[in-house]
Amino acid sequence: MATAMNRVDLDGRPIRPITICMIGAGGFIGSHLCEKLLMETPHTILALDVYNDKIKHLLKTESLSWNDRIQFHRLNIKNDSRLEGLIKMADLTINLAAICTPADYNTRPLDTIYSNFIDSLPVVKYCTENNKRLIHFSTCEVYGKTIGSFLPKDSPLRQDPAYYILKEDASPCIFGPIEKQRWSYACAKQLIERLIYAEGAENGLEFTIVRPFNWIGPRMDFIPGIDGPSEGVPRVLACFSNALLRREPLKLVDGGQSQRSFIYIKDAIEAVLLMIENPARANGHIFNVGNPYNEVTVRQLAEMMTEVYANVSGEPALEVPTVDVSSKEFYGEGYDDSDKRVPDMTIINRQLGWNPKTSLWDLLESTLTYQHRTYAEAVKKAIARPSSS
Ligand SMILES: NC(=O)c1ccc[n+]([C@@H]2O[C@H](COP(=O)([O-])OP(=O)(O)OC[C@H]3O[C@@H](n4cnc5c(N)ncnc54)[C@H](O)[C@@H]3O)[C@@H](O)[C@H]2O)c1
Ligand SMILES: O=c1ccn([C@@H]2O[C@H](COP(=O)(O)OP(=O)(O)O[C@H]3OC[C@@H](O)[C@H](O)[C@H]3O)[C@@H](O)[C@H]2O)c(=O)[nH]1
Repeated sequence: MATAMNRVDLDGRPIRPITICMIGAGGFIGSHLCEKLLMETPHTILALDVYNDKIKHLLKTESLSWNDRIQFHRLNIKNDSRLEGLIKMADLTINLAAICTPADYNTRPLDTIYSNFIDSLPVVKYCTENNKRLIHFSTCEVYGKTIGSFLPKDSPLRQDPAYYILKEDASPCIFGPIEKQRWSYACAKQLIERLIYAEGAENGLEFTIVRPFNWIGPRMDFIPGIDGPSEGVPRVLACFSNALLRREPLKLVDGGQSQRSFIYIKDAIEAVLLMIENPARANGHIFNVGNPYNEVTVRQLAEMMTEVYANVSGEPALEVPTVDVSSKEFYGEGYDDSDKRVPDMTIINRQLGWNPKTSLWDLLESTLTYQHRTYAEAVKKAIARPSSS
């Protein structure tokens, strides 16, 4: 069990317990960060969210030794006057709140822009005005498309890292035209990054910006019709898990040619903890947090998940495990895609000495074991129920 004793930062200084105002604590990343902070550190969490299902196991259990170190506040940051008081009570604010599923970007662009830009404005303002440190969650999507994607398909330069590696302090942000509303999210995140950076430059805000590169693991999103809407479209891990659980082919959008680097949530949370506990090394920086060694096409991801799921469930894989679907059919009008996302790790290595550890196979094994254990029975029952229509 963690105590305040014996814990030192990267420069050997004792770490003093702090209070953290975590906005969006009830989500996928928030739930893992709360677990880590409660189990391995002496810090206190003011957990803010509209939902708390994913952190229920951490709340209100008298027998848990961290009982007095987490308080849940059910609130919507759009319209709640308690927000400034809670930020003032804390030493550090971590803002995770966002609409962040691609199916929403082109179908609910206004909600997406409000959520990712407008709703964050008071958070940034209260941190600046009250001299509070801010760790803000942005996204790898701010890079948009790679420079290489504009080269001819057969150009050898496409293999040159200079044309695709994404660097915080050098790479441009390349989005599609306005009618491709997919980019509403990336654009809103980019503008809030610029605002935070400007608050740092002009008003002395102490900030760190995190750009997650496809963090995946247990509790990510929802399984449609089980713990989320039947017609909902979560991110790819949950979409593919849902298909595997239902024994349906995995849908490959536009042939599954896009590439992503996936990182295990537990590796990524280690990086966030280093940022929290090493402010002198993290302040003023933007950090890529991803695993460049776990790069695959979406098609390869589907194939690997199919194989791993067959191992962990004991059920044979489908004979035809995938099916192609157009992005228009799957996401609707205005969808577009990032072609390739490989994070440069120079800055996070230099500042925090952090590296990801878990291979894609291993992280899929533990995640799909969780998905099978958590959902297989419920999905079987849902399939067996006669439909009401
Ligand atoms: N998971 C990833 O790989 C990934 C990648 C890039 C960026 N991010 C960013 O990290 C952050 C967290 O992502 P996540 O994957 O945990 O998503 P998530 O949807 O699981 O968590 C977001 C949480 O914020 C809450 N929230 C949203 N609007 C709110 C509001 N107005 N008031 C109070 N709470 C609100 C939601 O209820 C949810 O619990 C987001 O900012 C996202 O853009 C995540
Ligand atoms: O069933 C599916 C779901 C998704 N996909 C594809 O899989 C890829 C990954 O899709 P995801 O839903 O995980 O989301 P993306 O990687 O495109 O964006 C994510 O990036 C980082 C964060 O900011 C957000 O969590 C989200 O925007 C995309 O190319 C998508 O088209 C499928 O082929 N089939």
